[in-house]
Amino acid sequence: MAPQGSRAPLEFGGPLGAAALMLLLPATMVHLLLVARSGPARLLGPPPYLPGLEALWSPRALLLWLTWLGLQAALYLLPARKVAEGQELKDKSTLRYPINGFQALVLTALLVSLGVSAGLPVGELAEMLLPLAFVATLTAFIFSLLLYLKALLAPTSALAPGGNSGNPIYDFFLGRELNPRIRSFDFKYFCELRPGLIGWVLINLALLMKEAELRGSPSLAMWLVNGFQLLYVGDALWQEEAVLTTMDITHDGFGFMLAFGDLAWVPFTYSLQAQFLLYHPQPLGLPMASVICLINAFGFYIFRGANAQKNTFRKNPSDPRVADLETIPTATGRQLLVSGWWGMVRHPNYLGDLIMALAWSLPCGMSHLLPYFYFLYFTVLLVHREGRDERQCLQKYGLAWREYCRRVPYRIVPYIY
Ligand SMILES: NC(=O)C1=CN([C@@H]2O[C@H](COP(=O)(O)OP(=O)(O)OC[C@H]3O[C@@H](n4cnc5c(N)ncnc54)[C@H](OP(=O)(O)O)[C@@H]3O)[C@@H](O)[C@H]2O)C=CC1
Ligand SMILES: CC(C)CCC[C@@H](C)[C@H]1CC=C2C3=C(CC[C@@]21C)[C@@]1(C)CC[C@H](O)C(C)(C)[C@@H]1CC3
Repeated sequence: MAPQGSRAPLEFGGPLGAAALMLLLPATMVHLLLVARSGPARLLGPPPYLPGLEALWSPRALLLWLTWLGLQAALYLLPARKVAEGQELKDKSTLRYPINGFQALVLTALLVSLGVSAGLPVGELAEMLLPLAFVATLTAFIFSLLLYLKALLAPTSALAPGGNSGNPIYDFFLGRELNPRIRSFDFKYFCELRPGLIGWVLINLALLMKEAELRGSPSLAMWLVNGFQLLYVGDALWQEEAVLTTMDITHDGFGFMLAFGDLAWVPFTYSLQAQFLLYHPQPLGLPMASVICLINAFGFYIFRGANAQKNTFRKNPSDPRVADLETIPTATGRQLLVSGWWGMVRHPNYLGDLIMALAWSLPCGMSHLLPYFYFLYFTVLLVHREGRDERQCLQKYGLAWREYCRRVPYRIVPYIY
């Protein structure tokens, strides 16, 4: 049984680390937004200027942001093609989740297309990124505060394994309640996949349209970045049910880390390559573009194959697609895959994700480090996440996990790490 509440070991450097991250993450996001549009685009230099409140605050941006959240919430509430059951909770109950994320993406695309044909200046979004990121951060702070207060009324069985240390800063950052809901509206599940992810591809599209406006047509590099990231987001929403087995949904509470990550960090920093390309056009020939497409396809193949194999196996170990794979039994009654993708390294899905991250930066050329920020940040995030998952699995599976580590010694990259 995993240690709970104040007995759970503190992560992210404890309260001090949590406080530092709450300041550093929004500051980094603003830095990236400013640097992407500056001439030298130096990731490691100082920001070109320090924005005043007038550059950050815009009632128009607030209205736009709230409309966006409202639209995505309305799409979430539409009838779903399927309702899925989440993992079993501490009190042995399960929650139900609507599977209509892809439908939300398609309906948003239809609405945006209608808007564009009616003359809606979507490209203008490109100039509003700073105030939009600011209001998204503000909403994440307010939202996390409300979630923290809501958790005070929640029963102990509804609390997350971490995030209940008793230190308010740490708990505010990590999140106290595992699945905060009002009726059937699940806030964490909604935020993880809808406003931020769909917002990310909409921002990319706005940057592409702005480029077309400025230079006559979008560049090949911009097409590639848009195409790759649309594939990633479309896939996440198509495979929406798979998110129910991720650490974020099954283990982490919903606090500032995920609220800010989902609502602000994902749309405004994950679109960094497209932002960079708008202000720093890069020549890209067809042969190089083809190589980059192959790298992305290779990464996607590993990412999708590994995630699909684990999800199929977790849903039904006798499914003919996974029934022949070798497994290790554990004391919990669950098994661990030890052949197929999960016999190659202990986190093949991270490997595929990292290869794709590299493919998203390559269209931006080699002249700047800035477009490689995502790849660098993502490597740190996944190495840290892998460590967290490893500790959780050791607690869950004990000796069986040790045996798995002996049989599959590499964590993410075969023969390297
Ligand atoms: N773009 C982004 O910013 C981010 C993307 N991601 C992506 O999200 C996806 C999900 O990541 P995440 O939730 O971290 O981790 P995983 O999907 O890898 O899930 C880890 C869990 O899988 C189960 N597991 C581990 N090894 C085995 C095995 N050998 N056989 C069967 N089950 C096993 C364990 O849970 P159990 O046994 O309880 O089922 C473990 O806790 C990944 O593809 C990752 O790349 C993640 C973070 C950020
Ligand atoms: C702000 C901090 C630096 C940390 C925030 C981390 C979050 C941005 C990420 C934590 C796990 C995520 C996942 C995805 C997006 C980023 C966050 C929220 C994911 C939805 C991306 C699409 C994938 O296909 C996925 C597997 C569904 C991802 C699940 C985890």
